[in-house]
Amino acid sequence: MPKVRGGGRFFRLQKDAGDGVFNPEDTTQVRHSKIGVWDLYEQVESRARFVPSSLLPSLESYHSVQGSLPYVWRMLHEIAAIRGCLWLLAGYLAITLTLAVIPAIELYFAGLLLEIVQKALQHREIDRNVLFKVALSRLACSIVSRLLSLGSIRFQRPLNERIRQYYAVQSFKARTRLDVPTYSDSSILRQLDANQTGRTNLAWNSVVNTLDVLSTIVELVSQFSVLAAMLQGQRDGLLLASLSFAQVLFARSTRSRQWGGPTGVWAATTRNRDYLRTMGMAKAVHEQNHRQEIVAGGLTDPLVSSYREAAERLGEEATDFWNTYQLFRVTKRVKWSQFLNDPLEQLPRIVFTLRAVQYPADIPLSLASLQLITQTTARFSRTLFELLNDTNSIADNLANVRKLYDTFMIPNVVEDGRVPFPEDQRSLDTGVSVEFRHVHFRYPGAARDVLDDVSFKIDQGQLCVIVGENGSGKSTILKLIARLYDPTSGEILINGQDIRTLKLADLRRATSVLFQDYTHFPLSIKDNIALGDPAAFAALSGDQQHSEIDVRVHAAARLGGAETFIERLDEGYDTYLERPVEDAYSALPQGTKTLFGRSVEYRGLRSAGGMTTHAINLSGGQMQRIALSRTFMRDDGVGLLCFDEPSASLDPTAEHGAAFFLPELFPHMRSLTPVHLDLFERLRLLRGNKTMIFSSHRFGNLTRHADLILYMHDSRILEEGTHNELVQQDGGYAKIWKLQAQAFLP
Ligand SMILES: Nc1ncnc2c1ncn2[C@@H]1O[C@H](COP(=O)(O)OP(=O)(O)OP(=O)(O)O)[C@@H](O)[C@H]1O
Repeated sequence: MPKVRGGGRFFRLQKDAGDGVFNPEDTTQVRHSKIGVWDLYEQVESRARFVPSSLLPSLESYHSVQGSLPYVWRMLHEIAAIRGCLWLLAGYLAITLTLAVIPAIELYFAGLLLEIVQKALQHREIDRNVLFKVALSRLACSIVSRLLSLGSIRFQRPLNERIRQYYAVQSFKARTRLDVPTYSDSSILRQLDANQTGRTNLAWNSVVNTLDVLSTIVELVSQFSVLAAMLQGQRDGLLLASLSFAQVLFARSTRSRQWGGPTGVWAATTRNRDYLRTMGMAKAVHEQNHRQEIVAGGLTDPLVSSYREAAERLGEEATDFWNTYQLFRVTKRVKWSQFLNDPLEQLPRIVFTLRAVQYPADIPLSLASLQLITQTTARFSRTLFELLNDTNSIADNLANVRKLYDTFMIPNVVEDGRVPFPEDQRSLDTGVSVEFRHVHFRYPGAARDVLDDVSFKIDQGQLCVIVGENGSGKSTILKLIARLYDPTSGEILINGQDIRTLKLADLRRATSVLFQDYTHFPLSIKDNIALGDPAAFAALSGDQQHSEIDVRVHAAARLGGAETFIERLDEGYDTYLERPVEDAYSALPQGTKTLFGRSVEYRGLRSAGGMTTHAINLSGGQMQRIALSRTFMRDDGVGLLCFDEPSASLDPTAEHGAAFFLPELFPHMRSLTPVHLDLFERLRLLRGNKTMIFSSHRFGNLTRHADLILYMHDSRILEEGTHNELVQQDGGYAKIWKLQAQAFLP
């Protein structure tokens, strides 16, 4: 039977272990409970020795609100700086606060009205003039309140929109600026995702929440003033007000907490094999990329039967953590104290009756006043407790602002340098030099080094080819040169300067890298190619035609060998490789063939709207040619070009096929007439005098032209030199070269 911590009792809070190090094995620091298929680990708190557990959430809430306030302040500042938002915010605030005072005014008039009634009953006469004024004022209150509520909506809508837009851009930026190691950290991803899901307008919600708190406080203060005025001069008034207050307090304390995840520092995991397996199967079925294997492998039936069996074994316990926690934390105990609520509510009346009996000649308080005092006190205390009760959600909401701002400030693992690179932009035309000195590297979280004491030097303008078996570390070298990661130890020098000191933006501008594990963006083919030159991409906009950039994109596609197949696509360069937005369709029940006598047919709608139902499927080689075209987008301002297996998935015709050289793309080659060139020749032409580094499995065309070949094996560079030198050495390189050459012999 699953266990869960019971609420309401006192539990002992341990002292810190002393050394301040959190040790998950130490049971004095961690409390473990099993909830369904989940294991919950809670860090034992050390704030106080004995704190009632029912008070802990509130304490934490206050603590959290306090910590979030600077962020909320910063948010309000930023919102006020958004165009037009300051006035909208001021108007919204004024309306909200005015609305908060109205209940107290209404209460005041209700008191006056009761007084009139009381006098009328006692003296059988009525001041019609006063009665009329009071009734009219009461009506005016209702009308003003209604009008203000309508006015409030007029302010809300544009405020909400502008704030949403502002923070959408901020959140996009926060994610985009992260580097590779930071973005591979699962805890960072969790942090980013937590801010995304279900919180479309977190900042706006927080503004509303903050103003709600403010207006509740104003409401309380104004109501309290009316109440205090009412109690003045009323004998026993204070006693009865206190009794009413005590009743609401009692009712609140006996109510069970509605929502609650565990509080404090906690983490939950599951090791239940069946649960993991069902979740894995559900994910595999859900994601499109597994469909081919599922269908071709005949996996449908086995998947369904395995899923069903596992789900039956798991029973109702198998839900996500939040559901499970909710399910098990519902306390089954009956709170007997709840039965006392109703009699307590009557207590003020009972006391009033007793006092009336005690002093029959001099009833301290009229019945009307009793009613007004108890009602007002109840209303006041409810507003007060709502505010207190809401602290959890307020704390959550404000903490979200903090989390949002935290994501804007996640530090990157790869720190930016300060030195501009290169000092003289023209020097890039002759390439850059790259030197590794005793570089060791291990991927974050990996168990072993993938580069082990790697040293080499590529001079300016050289063509270097790194060869070696799969997994020997070739791509890793290119990733370090692009500074996606920093070496674990050792140094990388670019033009003799430590790579860590160079401004990252400059370094990236001066380098062009085609990764083996390149990806395509869910954007148009034109955008995908234009991304090779970030400035060109930024100049493109959704609708406009940019003839100059278009010409460059087409030229790059031609050099990358992609032009022919792109032009054959229906939408050519505007084709989306993956459509990022799903089309929407009317949600008619499955199988609906007719609707009000008309046949239900989507084909006409789809062709009218130019919608397709199938994804564009390009071959791996075609995809790579688009990626290659991307690298042809840029020539000026680049001093180093890196290609990770550029021909790995290109068919021979692509690699050796014909393509026209375009003088408009490469001004430094304008003197040449258009010729037929194969891929490597195109790349070499693109290079001019720039430094070029290839990683490749293939020996031959490329290695023979290389100024430097680095032969890698098992994370180390074993041999280096030119093709002829390495063949003469007759080592590992020569052996593989001979093997590959044999394959082509008749
Ligand atoms: N992001 C990563 N995290 C952890 N390990 C990685 C990561 N990327 C690569 N590795 C590991 O680093 C080692 C070297 O990989 P690398 O990609 O540099 O090899 P390679 O020589 O380029 O191989 P290939 O010829 O197959 O492209 C491999 O063992 C690989 O599993």
